[in-house]
Amino acid sequence: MLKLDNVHKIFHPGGVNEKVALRGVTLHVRPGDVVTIIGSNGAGKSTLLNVVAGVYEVDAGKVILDNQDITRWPEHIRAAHIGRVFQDPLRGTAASMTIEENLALALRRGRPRRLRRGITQAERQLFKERLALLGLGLEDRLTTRVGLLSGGQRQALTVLMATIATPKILLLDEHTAALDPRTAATVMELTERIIARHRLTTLMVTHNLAQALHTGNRTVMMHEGRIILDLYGPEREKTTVADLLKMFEQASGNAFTYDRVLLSGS
Ligand SMILES: Nc1ncnc2c1ncn2[C@@H]1O[C@H](COP(=O)(O)OP(=O)(O)OP(=O)(O)O)[C@@H](O)[C@H]1O
Repeated sequence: MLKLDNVHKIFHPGGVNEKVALRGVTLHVRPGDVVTIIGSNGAGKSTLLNVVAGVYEVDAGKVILDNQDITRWPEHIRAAHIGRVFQDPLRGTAASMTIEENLALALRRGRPRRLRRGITQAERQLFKERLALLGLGLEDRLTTRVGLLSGGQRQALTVLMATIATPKILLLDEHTAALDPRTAATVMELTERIIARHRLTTLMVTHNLAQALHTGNRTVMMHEGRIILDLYGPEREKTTVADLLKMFEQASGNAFTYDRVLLSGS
């Protein structure tokens, strides 16, 4: 489904601020894989998602999506195939537009006509059905401006928007980290439901090691631009948070440092 082959990304090459963010990352993701990505600060997790989304061009290596070499495709062309949710609930939605307008834009992402032809009854029906699945009552508020929603409601809507056109790959970049714990749990639960319902191939960056082990079917650990651990199957099932920390130390030679890391719930 998604193949990263020996991907390198260097910021400000040759300058005093040169930063090697990815040092030969190879990752083959199978259809339906839900991969959680963990790693200490500056490990390259967000850069990896940005390279998949086309925000940054790679300096070497290849990005293959669904057997197509998309390495040189610009971000706006990839957008039709990729859903993405960021940490900031304000980032994925347009506050001054209504819920249905936001959803319509998301549904038509990467298509030329955007909102010009108005929202059809069939689309409205689809939005209501999908919103009802969130269980937040938003299906009765299609014409509410998104700016009036709470952070959690807004992030739930963003997840729906990122998935409504059934992307080939879903990228979640710490998308519950800015929410209070209860809201984060709700958004995470409905994210998992949407992923399962549409069998979405997903890459999810998280700083929560317990969540990384309990979500999806595979966990990748990064350190200084490299993948240093790739866990799946029975080996992953028996891994605890304490094991992860130990594995990190063994593989990297460093203690795991992350300013917001959550160690509970192992
Ligand atoms: N646009 C950029 N320009 C210059 N350097 C960058 C840029 N984006 C990332 N970097 C650098 O690349 C390295 C990897 O950053 P990245 O954001 O991918 O790490 P991360 O694992 O997501 O970290 P964190 O968990 O702290 O968000 C870091 O050293 C970072 O400072």
